[in-house]
Amino acid sequence: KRGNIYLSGAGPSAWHEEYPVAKGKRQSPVDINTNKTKFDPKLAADPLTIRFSDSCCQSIVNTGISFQVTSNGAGCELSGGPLDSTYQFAQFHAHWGAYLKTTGSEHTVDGVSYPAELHLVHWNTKYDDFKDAVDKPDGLAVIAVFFKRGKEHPGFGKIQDLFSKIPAKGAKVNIDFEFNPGLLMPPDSENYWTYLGSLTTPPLYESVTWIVMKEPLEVSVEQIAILRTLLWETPNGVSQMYNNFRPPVPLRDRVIRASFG
Ligand SMILES: NS(=O)(=O)c1c(F)cccc1F
Ligand SMILES: [Zn+2]
Repeated sequence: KRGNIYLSGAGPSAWHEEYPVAKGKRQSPVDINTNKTKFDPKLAADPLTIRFSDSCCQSIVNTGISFQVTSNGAGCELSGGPLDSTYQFAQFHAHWGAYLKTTGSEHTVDGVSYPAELHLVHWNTKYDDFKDAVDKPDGLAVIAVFFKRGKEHPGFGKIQDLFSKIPAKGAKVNIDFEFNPGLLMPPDSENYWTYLGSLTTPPLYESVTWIVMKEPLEVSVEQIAILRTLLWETPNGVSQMYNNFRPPVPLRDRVIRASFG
């Protein structure tokens, strides 16, 4: 029971007991109320530069709360838009819901959830490495991409084909084929929302500049279901992994900026 942060005790609503920052001023995820976002022409004037390479994904691991494709970041950098520095790609993972449920994403848009949400995690190269950056106010930049049900996404399918090789927490396999995470960007990645927030799992460090893509990525209903074939530990033993998302928390004194009008 202890091991699973979503299922032990009261789950996310109890995280503040061990991590008081859970009730902090710049927590994530949040609901994106599109009536209250503010277009910032500076974001449009200095477009986000997202660079990925074919050789940047080394391995995939079952972290016990998601899958994680890990990178050495070679040739994979993020800059521009809201960022004052160059950030290097470190890993991507996802969060998703349960069968026949509409929840699953962490961020919501006008109160609406998507079935899943992908996070591409980058760290600020002004720091020595990810570990040094992870708890600094400008330490991380995470690109969030919503998944919606639609046509199959063969690229993501190649990553999902590896899930059967990482059945338990800590299991890890090398990725011996080329996979460019740029495949996971929506067709239009110009339009995004950005705000200052946090990690969405403990330790919930308030270190993330969030860049939430407005356009979702289409994956098939079967691919959403395959996410749940990953396994994790629960109070009743090992079972399928799902509902590994933190629901939105109060925006407090923040404005979410939009790169589009
Ligand atoms: N989910 S998230 O993207 O905010 C995230 C990270 F980027 C890194 C570590 C923990 C974590 F929760
Ligand atoms: Zn995440």
